[in-house]
Amino acid sequence: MQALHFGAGNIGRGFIGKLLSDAGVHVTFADVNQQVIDELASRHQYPVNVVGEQSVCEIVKNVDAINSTSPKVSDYIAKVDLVTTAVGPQILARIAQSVAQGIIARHASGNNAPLNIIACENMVRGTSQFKQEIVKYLPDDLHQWVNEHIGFVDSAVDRIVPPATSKTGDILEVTVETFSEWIVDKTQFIGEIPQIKGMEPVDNLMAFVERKLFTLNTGHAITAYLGFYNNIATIRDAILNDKIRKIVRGAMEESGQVLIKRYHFDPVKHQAYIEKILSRFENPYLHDDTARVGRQPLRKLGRGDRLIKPLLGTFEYQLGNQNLLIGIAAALNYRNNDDEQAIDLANQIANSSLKQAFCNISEIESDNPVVSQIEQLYTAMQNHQF
Ligand SMILES: NC(=O)C1=CN([C@@H]2O[C@H](COP(=O)(O)OP(=O)(O)OC[C@H]3O[C@@H](n4cnc5c(N)ncnc54)[C@H](O)[C@@H]3O)[C@@H](O)[C@H]2O)C=CC1
Ligand SMILES: O=P(O)(O)OC[C@H]1O[C@](O)(CO)[C@@H](O)[C@@H]1O
Repeated sequence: MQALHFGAGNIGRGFIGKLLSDAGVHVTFADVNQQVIDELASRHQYPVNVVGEQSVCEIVKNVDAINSTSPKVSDYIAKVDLVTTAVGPQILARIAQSVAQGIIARHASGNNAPLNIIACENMVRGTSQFKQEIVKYLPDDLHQWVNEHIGFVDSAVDRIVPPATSKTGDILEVTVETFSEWIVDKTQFIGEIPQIKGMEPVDNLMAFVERKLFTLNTGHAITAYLGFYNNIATIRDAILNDKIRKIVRGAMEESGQVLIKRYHFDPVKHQAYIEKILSRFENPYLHDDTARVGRQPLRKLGRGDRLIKPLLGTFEYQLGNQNLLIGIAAALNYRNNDDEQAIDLANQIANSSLKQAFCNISEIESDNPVVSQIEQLYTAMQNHQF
């Protein structure tokens, strides 16, 4: 079995590429980082440090790499069985055209074998969104063939893989936590579902996607923003701060109450899931910057993302949300001149008002009572009175 994987970054090398390769799939990475491509293409292997109580270094072998802007991408898509991505949500639209060209080439070559495409990004039904972008570049008369031969499979990916500096200077080396969860929607595959250890096909994907995004990512983002606000550089140090930990746990519990109502999760098991996440944030073997986890605050303050979507759920079920509001205020306070979206956020607030900027970004109506609560929390933080 052969796969083309877009994005030879942390998740690409440390999670998806590794799982595929461990399962005997030949993986070719497509990336734009020429240095990484050249190293992968000449060595055909790279080390992954799996760190926890018992750390091991595993070598991922028999891989290859190409530049994702090269015409070779079409040749690969014409022949592989699987296309996966871990490039970041904002990049999917940029690679859609070359994936579409590959699909056109596959059809033209008479390859009617099933192809499944799985976007592995922190997004709700990211592959379905990717499909909308790809379809824009396909001629109408190919749509039916695509629906019959190409599976667009949504997924949820959970493994913390921060960028790590190698002691030996190896740019391919990646360090990952022991935990990993890759959930895919079994109803969307075309042909047989590939047997990949660590990839779990389910028929209720949304429950898993929301459980992950609105627990781990909600808690992670709030840890990052409160950590950054308190001049704490790493997620571990931030979550070891009692005040931050209480708010983060509280926010995950508030979001959890929504998930329990919506998906009928067992409350005891869900609490254990939250506690496990807190212990993952504390992992002493991972160095994870609050700035990495807080990156792109405008995306994270979007209506469907990890901060606002759980808040909307608390309105729906009339549940408490005080800790989520603190987390949102901390996100609005995120000031980092190395992050374009943080600069944009600060400019939006400066050029209008906190209230107007927040309502524009989150799409929450300005007369919603939480808006003034968020404004008060934001002001208290701005005045260092929080
Ligand atoms: N790092 C983590 O712990 C986790 C990340 N994710 C998600 O996985 C995705 C990737 O995240 P990371 O691996 O952390 O990011 P990363 O920045 O380490 O990797 C992204 C890779 O995509 C490449 N890329 C950029 N533009 C490209 C293009 N046009 N064509 C091909 N490759 C391109 C970059 O050069 C880079 O190698 C994101 O959606 C993230 O939200 C999900 C779970 C965990
Ligand atoms: O990758 P994003 O969406 O910017 O957010 C960072 C988040 O992704 C992860 O890297 C993996 O889920 C988390 O560590 C963190 O919550």
